[in-house]
Amino acid sequence: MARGNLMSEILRNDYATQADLDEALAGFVADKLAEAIALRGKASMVVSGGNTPKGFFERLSQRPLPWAQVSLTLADERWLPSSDQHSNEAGIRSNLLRNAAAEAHFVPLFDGSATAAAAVPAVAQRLACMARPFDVVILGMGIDGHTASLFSGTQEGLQDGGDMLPCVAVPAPSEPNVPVPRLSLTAATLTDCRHLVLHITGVAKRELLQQALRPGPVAELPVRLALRQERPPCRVYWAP
Ligand SMILES: O=C(O)[C@H](O)[C@@H](O)[C@H](O)[C@H](O)COP(=O)(O)O
Repeated sequence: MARGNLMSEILRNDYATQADLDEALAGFVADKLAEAIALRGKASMVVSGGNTPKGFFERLSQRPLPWAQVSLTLADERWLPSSDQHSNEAGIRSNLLRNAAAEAHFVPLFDGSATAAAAVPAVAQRLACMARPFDVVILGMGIDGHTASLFSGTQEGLQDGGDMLPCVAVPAPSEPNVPVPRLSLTAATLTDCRHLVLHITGVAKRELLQQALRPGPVAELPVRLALRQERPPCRVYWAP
């Protein structure tokens, strides 16, 4: 059962189990996509990689929506082919782009370029085909406070700037993150949306969330880029 209450500038939705969270988040996202299609004839969505969203993806993939009108991409990609077990695209293909959602239009970030940096202009062009603002953006958070592939200790991708490209190449982070170079949407791109969700699980991430809600630089805990959004406010979905 959700306990949705306003805390600070974020909207918190805490659940007793991950299954409850996955079901509720699938319902929320499906409603927002359906609303966008009803109003504008199409919907756009950005989803995250990692392990946390897998159950939610599975439930969302079964929602009966006009999926052919939905375009979706990733918040970030590890620079690996989709045949690699650590590829975020692989996770999307096996957990989300199936069942009813198999008809969705997926815009991949990885394109086989030798480096993520070399791919940035082409990825920027492909992303331009997606309706903006995105209807829904769902972010995760690493236990070091990163989100998408925007890690602490770097300003790149975190600064605003009218002429910036929508994505950046990111050097390989250190373990426990998968230590391969990345391509990430920038903070300005990720927050150009109608609905913004932070999806996290576990007690350690809840404690880190409390820390990130305190004043401090975004470059120290990049997840703050989401938590400090007022338009739209960030909806945090959490379960133990
Ligand atoms: O490619 C990635 O690593 C992500 O998109 C990243 O931002 C992820 O959301 C967090 O690292 C949480 O990952 P887990 O869900 O696996 O904890």
